[in-house]
Amino acid sequence: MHYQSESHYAHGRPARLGVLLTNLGTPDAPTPAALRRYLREFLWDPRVVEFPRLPWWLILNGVILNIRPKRSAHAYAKVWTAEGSPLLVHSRAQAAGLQQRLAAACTGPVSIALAMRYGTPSIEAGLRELREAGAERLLVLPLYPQYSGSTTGSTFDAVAEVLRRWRWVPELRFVNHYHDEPAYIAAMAARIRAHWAEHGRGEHLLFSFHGVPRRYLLAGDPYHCHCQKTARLLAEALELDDDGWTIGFQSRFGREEWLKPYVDGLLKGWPGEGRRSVDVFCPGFAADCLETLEEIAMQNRELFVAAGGQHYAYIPALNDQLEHLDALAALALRHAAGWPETNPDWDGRQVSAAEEAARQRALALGAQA
Ligand SMILES: C=CC1=C(C)c2cc3[nH]c(cc4nc(cc5[nH]c(cc1n2)c(C)c5CCC(=O)O)C(CCC(=O)O)=C4C)c(C)c3C=C
Ligand SMILES: [Fe+2]
Ligand SMILES: [Fe+2]
Repeated sequence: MHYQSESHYAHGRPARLGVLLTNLGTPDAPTPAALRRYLREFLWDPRVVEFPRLPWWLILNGVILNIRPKRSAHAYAKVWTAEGSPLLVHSRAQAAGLQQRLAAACTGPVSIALAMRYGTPSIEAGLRELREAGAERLLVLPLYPQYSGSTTGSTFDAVAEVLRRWRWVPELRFVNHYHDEPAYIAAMAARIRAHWAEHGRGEHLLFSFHGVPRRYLLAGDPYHCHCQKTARLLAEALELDDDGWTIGFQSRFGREEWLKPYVDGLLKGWPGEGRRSVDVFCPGFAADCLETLEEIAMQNRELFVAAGGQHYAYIPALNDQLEHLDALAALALRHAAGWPETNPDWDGRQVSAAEEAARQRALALGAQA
């Protein structure tokens, strides 16, 4: 490996930008053994389960890893595809779409790697891939629109844990959140309108976000606030009345109190109150995954229908929709703008005709943001 050789860092050549696109991660197979490996890594993360280590180790290894893998494997099997876990399949498509857009818009060389916080492809493998491509500048883009210590913060830990062992640490920029990014809000609004145009419209729209323990909110985690703002902006973009939409939190884990209102509780209660027609969208999930496809599109539908609900539609996540990829590309480009050689327009120096054409494409992407 010639990472530090001159060939990668000739004078006058623009530094290569490496973009590490990350998401949560997923098991390698819908089997109890794969689930056990995945859940052990996930649930041992002190950012995810903030609980004293010794008692938690006993509960995790003594109880949870003996019960949950089998149950979760069964749930994953319901949504698994020929290409693998939905989360991984969508994430790969997102990485490919982003690579294409950034290559077109950046004047300097750019590489993208996909990495998962838990499981594979690992954060370490992704960082290595970028290093071997010669990336001197690293932009980490976790696909969590709303910041939480349990997700975004934990991704930072994993990146830092790898970089602390590197001799030459790259220049680093870490996207903290994009919960109120206009292009992301617009992409979601377009997704929802397109669904309505094709499948008809329910009478009420539920925005379902993954929950976290309420304790994390009280300790200062901005996640709850970010979710509220995303939902409000999305409701505004869709021109919904205040009583036309509701925010809720799904995917509870463990016995303590989580962010409320709980989505399953809302859906069980609504038919009895006369609300029998709902559409559900999950603005916090950049890609469809177990939590949207199995929990929302299957389990919660059953709850709602069993309680007397009549119309229940799950509106798919943004996945690799063009507007989504354009929004992410524009976001990445704006962050990369702090590195002048990546986008020469920002330092005002003379650019060639080819660079100018690329700059115009970058600005067009940015203008959509
Ligand atoms: C979108 C943001 C997410 C937050 C915030 C989050 C917090 C969080 N999650 C758990 C426990 C589990 N989550 C699981 C699956 C899962 N979680 C997210 C996203 C967020 N989690 C996604 C995208 C997925 C799906 C992954 C996939 O493979 O499709 C699971 C595993 C599934 C299961 O066994 O039920 C657990 C467990 C906690 C405890 C937590 C905050 C403290
Ligand atoms: Fe989760
Ligand atoms: Fe779940």
